[in-house]
Amino acid sequence: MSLECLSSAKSFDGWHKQYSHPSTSTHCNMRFAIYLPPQTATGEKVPVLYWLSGLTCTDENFMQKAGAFAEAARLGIAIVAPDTSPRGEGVADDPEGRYDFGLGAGFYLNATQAPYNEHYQMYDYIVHELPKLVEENFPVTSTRAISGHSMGGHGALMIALKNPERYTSVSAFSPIANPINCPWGQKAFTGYLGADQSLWREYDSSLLLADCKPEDRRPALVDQGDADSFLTEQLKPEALTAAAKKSDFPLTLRMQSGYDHSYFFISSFIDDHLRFHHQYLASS
Ligand SMILES: N[C@@H](CCC(=O)N[C@@H](CS)C(=O)NCC(=O)O)C(=O)O
Repeated sequence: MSLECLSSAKSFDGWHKQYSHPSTSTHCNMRFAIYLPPQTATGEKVPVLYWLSGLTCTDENFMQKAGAFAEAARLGIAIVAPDTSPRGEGVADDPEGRYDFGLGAGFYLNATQAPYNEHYQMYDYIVHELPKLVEENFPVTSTRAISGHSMGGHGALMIALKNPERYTSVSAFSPIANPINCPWGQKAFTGYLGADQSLWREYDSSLLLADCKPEDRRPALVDQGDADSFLTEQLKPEALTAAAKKSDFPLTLRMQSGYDHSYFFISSFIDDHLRFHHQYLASS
């Protein structure tokens, strides 16, 4: 597998790097970023936190705005931030060029509907292809945690609930908690998965959480700002609370007073999330 290094910059004694590679899942070149903490300079292998971003983002938003490197460097955690969709010539976009579908809006699922099914295989990319690539090419272990924001919060929760054996812990900021019941999710799932709602249910975190078996439970932390303009119509964290109650899942959901949907919110609590994941990454 050919990895092309696009940039490299020292930060908090570690390194931020961007790479491009041809993907066998999405059939196009994919870009991702990795933060390698200073411990890796001596050959030590460190665990990895995968970060899934929200609508309109690339690998850059989190890396540039979250302010996560100081704590990741202190704790010895690598962070991998993939792109949010396939890109490039021939990759189908939203027919009206809107921000909430197509490019920058892959929803971390495997599309079944033409023309999106050719490239929009983000679930396979994130769950299988990217970790294999990262673990073969960087000084990291196969101990993983996963987190994300908004569309990426949906991705992180959904992927962890479907693959509990692959992640020690999961967290999310402002996740799209019940995509089958909100306009962003309904538009995406109709376009990528078609009208058959039985397939939609396989990608809905609240439904997955409600049915989670005791042995598949993983530590889960969610932060949600109560001044988030998407809260009522799109995010619906109350669906997660109800689902956790149904399956007796130990979910910590914190409503944070006055915070909105932006990276100002994420940067205020990202250290908490890194420390949360570190407890479990370090003991695996
Ligand atoms: N109003 C926004 C909606 C998209 C949005 O809020 N995206 C969030 C994730 S859902 C984000 O992280 N944006 C990029 C950033 O803040 O750096 C737009 O039209 O761009």
